[in-house]
Amino acid sequence: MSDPRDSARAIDALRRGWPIAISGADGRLVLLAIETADQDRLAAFDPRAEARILLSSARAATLKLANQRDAAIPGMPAMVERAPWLDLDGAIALADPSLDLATPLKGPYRALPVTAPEAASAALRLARLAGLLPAFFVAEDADDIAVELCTAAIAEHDSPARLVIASRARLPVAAAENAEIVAFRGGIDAAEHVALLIGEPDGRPPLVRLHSECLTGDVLGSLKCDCGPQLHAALHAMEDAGWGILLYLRQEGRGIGLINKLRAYALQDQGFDTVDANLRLGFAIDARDFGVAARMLTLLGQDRVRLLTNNPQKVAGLEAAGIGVIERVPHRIDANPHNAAYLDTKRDRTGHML
Ligand SMILES: Nc1nc2c(ncn2[C@@H]2O[C@H](COP(=O)(O)OP(=O)(O)OP(=O)(O)O)[C@@H](O)[C@H]2O)c(=O)[nH]1
Ligand SMILES: [Zn+2]
Repeated sequence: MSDPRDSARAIDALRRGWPIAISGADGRLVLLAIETADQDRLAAFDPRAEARILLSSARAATLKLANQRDAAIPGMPAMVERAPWLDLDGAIALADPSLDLATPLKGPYRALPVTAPEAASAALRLARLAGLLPAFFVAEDADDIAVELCTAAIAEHDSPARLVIASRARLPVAAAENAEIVAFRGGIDAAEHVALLIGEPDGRPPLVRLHSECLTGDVLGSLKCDCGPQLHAALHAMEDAGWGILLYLRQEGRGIGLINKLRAYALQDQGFDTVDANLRLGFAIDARDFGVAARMLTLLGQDRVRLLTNNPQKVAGLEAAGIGVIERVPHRIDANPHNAAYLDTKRDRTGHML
C-alpha cells in the first residue's frame, strides 16, 4: 500500500501539471498544482468549477483568507471555494505573490473547513519539494489521476535514514590540497548531498560547516547574500584547523528551491525582507531539515562536532538528531552594501548571532 517510490512519481507529476491523489488518516484529496495547470487541464480536472483551492497557512494569512476556526491552529492549511468567476488567472493570483501589490484581489472568497488536513499538509510539502508554489486546485475526484499515494509513503521516503554513501574520491581544492569528496544518495527529491573532508582526523571532533546550496552566491558571486564568502572562509578555516568536514546540502533557498528563491528575490526588489518574502510565497521562514546533515555525519562516523555557524537552529537541529555540538564557532563575514540589510534581518528576525 505504501510504496515510497510513489512520492518521487508524485513530485514528477506535479512538475508536469498532472493530477495526483493523496490519502491520509483523515481522508483523500485529488489535487492539481496551480502553477503547472493550464486551461485545458483545469477544464478536464474541474469541468463544473466546483473545485476548492488549497493554500498554505502562511499564504492564507498574507491574503487574510484563513477560516476563522482553522486559522487558530498554527500551520493549518487553508481551503477556499472556487467561485464560478474564479478562473485560472484568478487562482494564479491567489498562489503567486508577485502581483499582490499591482492587482488587488477580486474576492469575496469563502474560506471552507479543511477536509483531510494531513493529506493537505503532505500536498504542500510535495509542492515545496517539487520547487512549485504551494497552492492547488482540489477536487472530489478526477479522471486521469497520474499518481495515487498515501501520506505514510511520503514520510517514509522523506526520512534522512534512507541516505547512503554513493561514492567517494580524492579531490584537491584551492583551499586544501588534502581533501576527499563523498557523495550521498537516497532523498525523496533525488538531491545529491556532498561532504568535503579536509585534512586528516586527529582524534578531536572535526570543525564542521553545514552549507546550504546557493547557486546565486556559490557559483555566480551574488552580493545579495553571504554564502559564497562563507563557503570559502569555511574551507580555509578547516584547512587551518587541520581537520574538518564541509557538508554541501542541496537545500537551495533555505529549502524552497531555486525558482521560489528567485521569486523571493523579486519580492525583495519590491521592498519585502527575506523573512516576509518567504511568508508571502506561502512557505515557512526556513524550510530546511538539518536531520539530513546529522545522518551524513553519522555515515561519516562523527557524532561530536565543532560547528561553524551563527544560526542557533543548525545547532538545535543537529543536537535533536543525536549529534553533539561541543562548540559553536562564529562564522562572520564582512557585509557589503547589497547584503547589509539581509544580514541585519538575519540578526533581528531569525535569531542569528551576528
Ligand atoms: N528563501 C531564501 N533563501 C535565501 C535567501 N538568501 C539566501 N538564501 C538561502 O539561504 C541559504 C544560506 O543559508 P546558510 O548560510 O546555510 O545558513 P544561515 O541560516 O544563514 O546560517 P549560518 O550558518 O550562520 O550562515 C542558502 O540555501 C541560500 O540559497 C533569501 O532571501 N530567501
Ligand atoms: Zn546565498
